Amino acid sequence: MSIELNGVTKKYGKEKALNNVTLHFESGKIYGLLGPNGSGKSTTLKLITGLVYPNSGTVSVLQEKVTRRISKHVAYLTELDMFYDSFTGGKMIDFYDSQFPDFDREKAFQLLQEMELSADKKIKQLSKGNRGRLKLVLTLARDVPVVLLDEPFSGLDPMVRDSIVKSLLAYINFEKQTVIIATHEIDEIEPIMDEVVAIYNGDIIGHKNVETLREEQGLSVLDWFKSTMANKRKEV
Ligand SMILES: Nc1ncnc2c1ncn2[C@@H]1O[C@H](COP(=O)(O)OP(=O)(O)OP(=O)(O)O)[C@@H](O)[C@H]1O
Repeated sequence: MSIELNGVTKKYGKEKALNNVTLHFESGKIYGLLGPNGSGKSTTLKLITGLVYPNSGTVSVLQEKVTRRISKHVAYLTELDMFYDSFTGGKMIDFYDSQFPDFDREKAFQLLQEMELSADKKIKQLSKGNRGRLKLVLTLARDVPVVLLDEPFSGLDPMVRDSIVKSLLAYINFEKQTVIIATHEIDEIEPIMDEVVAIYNGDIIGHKNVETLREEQGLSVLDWFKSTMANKRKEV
């Protein structure tokens, strides 16, 4: 297993964001972490990157408990902007190159070109879609075993979403990397997910292999997710 959460509870003050969650992620797979707003998706990713720590339970990456040391091997695309406005795309690449020993500069410029981004344009002049693309360039250019993408499609138009999905498939190393995509927009990642995890109110309410779901139950991820959510809401 490349990532393991065992009995993890995370609270912010009195509020529980994750409730005794056990989840294992294998290497070489793309996982969709799906759930409505506030369900605990970002918290799960932050625990894996060591940005927050559990109140109880353990989180490990590559068999090592998550600390600053192991989190160096995790590339994390946050929902927030990760740029300096006065930098150009090229300068951001230089900056990442100086910060991360695993950063592949050549790959970054290749991705930049593929996403039709200019290396010379200042970040503040970029459209929201192009900022989103640049975030992905910087994240995917890292040669790391774990890649976490938090809402990589938010605010982007369908064409950009499509190009992002294509570059994900082209640039992920399926031999070595584990990818987790947290999103509430299922359509986009439906074709590329190997496994899907549904989360609601801090609880894991379902975890399925996507192929099995399609072959044995004849369900799309979207159908499965909707019925899993509906059943859960009935219980509450
Ligand atoms: N820093 C924080 N302080 C207090 N409460 C927080 C904090 N971060 C998250 N929460 C709460 O924890 C719960 C889970 O939030 P989280 O951001 O993990 O959900 P999410 O599924 O990523 O949601 P979204 O899709 O809106 O980003 C929510 O109830 C949220 O309000």
